[in-house]
Amino acid sequence: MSFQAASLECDGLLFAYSRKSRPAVSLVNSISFPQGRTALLGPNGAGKSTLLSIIAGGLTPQRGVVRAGGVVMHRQTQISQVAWLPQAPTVDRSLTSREYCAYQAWLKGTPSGSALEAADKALALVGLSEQSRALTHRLSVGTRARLCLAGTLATGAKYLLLDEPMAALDPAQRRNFLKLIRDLAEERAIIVSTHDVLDLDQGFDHVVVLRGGRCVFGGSVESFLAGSEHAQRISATEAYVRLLAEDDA
Ligand SMILES: Nc1ncnc2c1ncn2[C@@H]1O[C@H](COP(=O)(O)OP(=O)(O)OP(=O)(O)O)[C@@H](O)[C@H]1O
Repeated sequence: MSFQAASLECDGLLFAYSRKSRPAVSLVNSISFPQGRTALLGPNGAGKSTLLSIIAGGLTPQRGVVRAGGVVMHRQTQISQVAWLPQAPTVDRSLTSREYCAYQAWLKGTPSGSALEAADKALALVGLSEQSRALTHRLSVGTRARLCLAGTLATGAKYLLLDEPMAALDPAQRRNFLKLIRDLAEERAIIVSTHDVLDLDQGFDHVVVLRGGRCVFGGSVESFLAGSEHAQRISATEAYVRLLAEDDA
């Protein structure tokens, strides 16, 4: 089997938060996140954030492995190569936007001499150069969401895991975000956890759907939108609702 340089595979992962609880992630087979943009879908509690945290090395699974380009990743490699933007990131109130991004880059091993340069580039990518000296706590919720994205980009990581990054963005910023990840995806695997299926067609290449910790779909957007009963494509919302209904049956 050949692997793309920037692809991730999750093989047989099992993770439960405690001995008595039901596993939050329980993958029988392998899930692939090829190079490009993958939308990670699933109802509340499906295990999306838990899976992202395992891939980023934040949680250690009781079983299974994460591979990058076909090679098993160890925790240190995950921590250094995977940039994870959690749903509610902590942002130090006393830092400026530039300092926050430089700090994120430094945490991933960028030397302090280059970290400010990486921060400036990342802030420019998300359109926040003018806010570079603003204290983070003065930013609006949506602007802070863009700042957090910039912090993730400043790391230069090849694997980007973004947990509901569009939730606080206005429509114009949402469009900018989708354009930005399209450009970045040329040499990266980007996984975006989202509840919004409307952008699937334009914004993503692949789809993975989790439910109850299991993977109920993994494939191209094209195959996700191909209606099984009708010859024509169906809407993303319809495809999603049908998939969950079929899984219920
Ligand atoms: N820190 C935790 N301790 C115990 N159980 C947890 C913890 N975090 C999540 N869980 C449980 O693990 C399961 C998966 O949760 P997770 O947050 O990964 O789902 P999700 O798909 O990201 O949900 P949402 O769309 O609501 O963000 C749920 O049953 C949840 O209650």
